[in-house]
Amino acid sequence: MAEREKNFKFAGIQMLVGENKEENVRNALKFIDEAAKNGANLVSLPECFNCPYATKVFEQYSETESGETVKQLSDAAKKNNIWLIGGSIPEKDPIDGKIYNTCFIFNDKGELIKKHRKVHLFDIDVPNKIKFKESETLTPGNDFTVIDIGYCKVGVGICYDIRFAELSMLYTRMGAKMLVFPGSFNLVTGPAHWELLQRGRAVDNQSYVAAVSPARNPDSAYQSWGHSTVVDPWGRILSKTDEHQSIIYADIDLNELNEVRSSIPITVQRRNDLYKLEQLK
Ligand SMILES: NC(=O)CC(=O)C(=O)O
Repeated sequence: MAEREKNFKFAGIQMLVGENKEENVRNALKFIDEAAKNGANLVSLPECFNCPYATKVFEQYSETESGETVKQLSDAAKKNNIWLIGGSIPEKDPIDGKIYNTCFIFNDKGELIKKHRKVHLFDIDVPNKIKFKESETLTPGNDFTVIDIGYCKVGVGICYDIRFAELSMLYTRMGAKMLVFPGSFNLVTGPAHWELLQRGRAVDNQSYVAAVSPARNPDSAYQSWGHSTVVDPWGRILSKTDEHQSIIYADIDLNELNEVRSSIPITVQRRNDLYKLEQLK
């Protein structure tokens, strides 16, 4: 009989983000402490948790990897003995001077083990509804991000990255059993696609999927959809909230995932003689 896997608890922090960076970081730290007290082993913050989601302010709010926000997150992970997916912040690269939408990831000792720079920039124009062009001020990253948290491997993408099925498939191919997307959909794309994409990625990959949004801030120019969610490998919603500030929790049951993967064995039924997903780097 296969050995039973150890399960763990995930927490997604749907926090309010305003214009004051220090206040945003303080708010994040308070919620991280609360999630850890409630038994979370893996905690994720939302996309752009320390600054408004607006291309024209990214440079002004940006920090390097040795900045104060990264330091505070590292201390919080260490103090609370948790793995921390640090949502995202505008990161300035001290060498090329460019700004990236970056998620810093820490282990339970507070060590920065990886950073994910958003690979697919959110450049869209839905006529008369919403226009957004991250590439006005941001540069895309070029790396895949799969980390091993001890319980299982976790793939990390940022928001728009969830729309590209190939990325999640590659992460699954790299061994991920959970996909985490700090994200900030809006009032146009949120109701239409937020949940659908998460359930789609979960069923495609027979994987847990979590998407963690900022809470909706009525004073903000960009209105976040909120509705942070965790979906299981069968496509069921395990946890979901509304647009307000809160923490969502989910027990990640890897034995259940293994059962889904062995009962509908799509992984070994692929027709690689007819089509192939190719990793180019
Ligand atoms: N904000 C994003 O990156 C993506 C988004 O809002 C969408 O895909 O819709």
